[in-house]
Amino acid sequence: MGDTVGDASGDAAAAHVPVMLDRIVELLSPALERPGAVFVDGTLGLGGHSEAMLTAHPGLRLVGVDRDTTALDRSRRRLAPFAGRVDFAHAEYDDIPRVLDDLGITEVQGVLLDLGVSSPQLDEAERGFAYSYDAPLDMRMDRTQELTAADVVNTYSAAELARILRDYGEERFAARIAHTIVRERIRHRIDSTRLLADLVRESIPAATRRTGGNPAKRTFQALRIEVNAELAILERTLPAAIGRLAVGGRIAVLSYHSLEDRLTKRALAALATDTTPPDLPVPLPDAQPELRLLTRGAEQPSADESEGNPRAASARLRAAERVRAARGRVGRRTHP
Ligand SMILES: C[S@@+](CC[C@H](N)C(=O)[O-])C[C@H]1O[C@@H](n2cnc3c(N)ncnc32)[C@H](O)[C@@H]1O
Repeated sequence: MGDTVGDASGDAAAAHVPVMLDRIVELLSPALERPGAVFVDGTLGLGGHSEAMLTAHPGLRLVGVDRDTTALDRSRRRLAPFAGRVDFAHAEYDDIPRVLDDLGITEVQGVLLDLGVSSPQLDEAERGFAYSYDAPLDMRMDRTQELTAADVVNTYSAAELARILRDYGEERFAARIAHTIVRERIRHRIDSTRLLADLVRESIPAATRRTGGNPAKRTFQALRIEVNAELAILERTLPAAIGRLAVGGRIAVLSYHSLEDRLTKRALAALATDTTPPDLPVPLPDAQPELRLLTRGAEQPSADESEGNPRAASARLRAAERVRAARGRVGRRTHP
């Protein structure tokens, strides 16, 4: 699990340090150096990875997507020197196909998904992601969305809360925490990060409290995933984004907890496998792998990087290249 989720210990003014930057540039560059290449950054954030790609590839066009309008405003300023080559979109990353359609782009040479929260989202107290600040319990990456963490905590049933804490936080004491929340909210609405963190602490056996970092870490991660529907959206996004990769195009995905990494691993593996039924004597052309995996297992940041940027420590990187047209499109033209 991401061991820095909800930890607001960083400098509030600090920029987001792009994770595994050199390796991602190296992995995507063979596809992005082609003339007329288009790169989709589905998690633009502060534009750190995108800035490096635009700098490395002077002909590259970027489509930068983020659900957070504050992040988009910041990356717009940062990427101003590349203005003629960049389009910005306020959208969820599962909307990448629609964003590309709107721009008249059929296929792209690169996609990056750097999942999770950005440093400003964590460090700015009022965003309500961090257990170490006292702030409104918000956690929306997209502040135009209605559902907040306070809504989840104050309206979901004990069973739903326990399921979320277990499934998304891998929290051992999910039922106890859910019970404490439901008991407490009868008396008053739970609407601050501090109050929630205190309730979690109170629900956990004293012996456990003394080990393993802040006991609220898993609860905060779970709520963040629920509020932002992170796993459901990611599951839809991977095939949709990969579907727009040109042959030779590459995708890289950076995950920060095991749930995201598992989804990514499965989605890439499913398309990197020959699905010819084992009882057939010859491989079916339409069942041949669409993708070639570029990473052996999940790659991790170096010890130096993790030491210099603790938020990188839990990162897992997977990448793949499209080696043939999408199944079902084999033998057909991919352009109209
Ligand atoms: C870890 S940050 C990306 C940082 C970026 N790579 C950089 O170098 O500055 C993740 C970003 O993805 C955005 N994000 C998370 N889930 C999203 C989704 N479903 N759709 C679009 N953007 C999303 C967040 O708002 C955040 O700005």
